[in-house]
Parts: sequence; structure tokens; C-alpha cells
Amino acid sequence: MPSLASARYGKDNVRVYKVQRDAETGVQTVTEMTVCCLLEGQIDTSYTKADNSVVVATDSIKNTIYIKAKENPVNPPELFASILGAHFLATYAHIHTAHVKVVVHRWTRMVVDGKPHPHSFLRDGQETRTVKAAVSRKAGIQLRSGIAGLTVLKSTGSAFHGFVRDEFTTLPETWDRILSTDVDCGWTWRAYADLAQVREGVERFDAAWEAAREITLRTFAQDESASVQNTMYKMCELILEAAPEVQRTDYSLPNKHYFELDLSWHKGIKNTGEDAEVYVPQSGPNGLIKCEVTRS
Ligand SMILES: O=c1[nH]c(=O)c2[nH]c(=O)[nH]c2[nH]1
Repeated sequence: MPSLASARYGKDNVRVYKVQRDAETGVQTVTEMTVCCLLEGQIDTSYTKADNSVVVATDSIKNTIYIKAKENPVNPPELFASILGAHFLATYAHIHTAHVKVVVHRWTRMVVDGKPHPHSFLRDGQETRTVKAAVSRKAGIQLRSGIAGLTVLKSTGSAFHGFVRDEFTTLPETWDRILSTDVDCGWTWRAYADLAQVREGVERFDAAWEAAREITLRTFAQDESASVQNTMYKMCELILEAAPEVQRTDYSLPNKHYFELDLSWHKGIKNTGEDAEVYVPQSGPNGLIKCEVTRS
């Protein structure tokens, strides 16, 4: 006998833009985000018995996202995701969990003639700030904040040697290589009982995002990397140190390989080892290294 093991539904890819205008200074601040909101609860009969009386239409969920963005601050995204999730629980008794994901896209203020421009912005990279909120009657508000799509490269200061060598190994050891990755990292907060607890000390969220970003970039640049594994672990440790309310940190890092190229076939050109200058960036396969670090 089949039974519905789990179910959630809602609207994905809801694109929202909000502007804040400072009447005194004329300075405008913009936020662009993509929101996904999925509901869980007593909705089984909509799947098993064609009972739509338990369905809040995904179109209504989309409308709610716009209304809540108008009524409330959209920054920090942790607060907005919590407000949105809490709304669905407060409004619909049969919904027990709202899963909200907010992806904030970069609009960085332009500097023109050396001055920050009051209303012009540029997209400086595909990096996003992310929040996943699970708002539930049982567990309160669980938040995982993160950074995705932050592409970095260092041209030296990275090694990889001492790994297992056996009959499957062709990779030479290296004491100097290129290291490049698209950073996907996250930090999971202690559970908050309700919206009031999220609001109280709300500045913790921007502070942690700034610290995590700074720690990621500084550690990537300054660490004499023994491996992706070791460098990412150092980043996790530092984020836990910087944000006391964070319980767990995680990284998922592709190792984007740049292969040396033997050009000796052309007039004996030296382009390997110490003479390597022209490399071949690889699109795949790539390493993929992940970890989660918690407080012990
Ligand atoms: O930092 C690395 N970790 C690995 O596990 C690995 N494996 C590999 O082929 N290259 C690398 N680099």
C-alpha cells in the first residue's frame, strides 16, 4: 500500500526588487532577490484525494511574497525570510512548516568621480547572499545563511602532496599550483523560538555575512594551502569564532583545475614546471570538496 512519505509545494523563482528612497539625502538603496517559498502541513489529501480545500494556491503564495516585501524591510534577508515564513503559520492553521529560500543578487553602488552615486549600481559578479529559513510550529525558526558563486583564484600559494599513491594514481605531487573555486559556504544559526528573537539583535546577520566573506577571502589569499580540505576547515573554524550564535559552518568547493601544457613540440618552448606560464583551464571533471564543522 503506497503512502505519501513527504510533501511540500509553493512558488519558486519569485523575482522581487525593492527600492528604499531617503527623502532627506535623495540617496536610493536597492535590493534584488529571488525567493522560493514551499509549505508543508496537513496537505496530504490534496495529493491523495484531489482535495484542493487544503491548498493555498501557489499564485497566492507569490502574491504574499510581494505584499510582505512591501509591508516589511527586506533586509537583512534572514529577517525577511523569517517574517514571510511566520506569516504562513500565523495565517493557515493546517500549515506547520514554511521553507523560505532567499537569494540576494549583487547591486553594488557605483562610484562616479570618486563619489558614491545616489542611484546607480553595478553587478560586480555572480556572487549571491543566500538564506534558507525553516519556520515551524515545533522547532521555531531555523536559519542557514550563506554565500554562493563567489569565484576566486590564486596563482600560487597552494600545494598538494603526500596523498595516496597506488596503481590508480597518475597525478604528480605539486608544491606550487593554481587554486580556483566557486565558493559555496554557509553558517547555521541556533534555533530562534519566534520572530521576536530573530528581530532582537538583528544586526548579527549582516555582521556574520561580512565576517564570513572577509574570512573566506583572507584565508583563501593568505593560507599556504596544503589542500582544499585543510584551507576550508580553517575558514570554518574562523567563522565559528567570529559568530557566537552560529552552530555549524559548511563549505562546498569545486577544485577548478588548470592543467599545465607541454609546448616543447614547438621549437622546444619550455612551458612546464618552473617555466609554466600558459595553462589550460578545465571545465570538467572537477574535484568537489565539502565539509561541515560544528561546535564540539
Ligand atoms: O586540494 C586537493 N584535494 C584533493 O582531495 C585533491 N585530489 C586531487 O586530485 N587534487 C586535489 N586537491
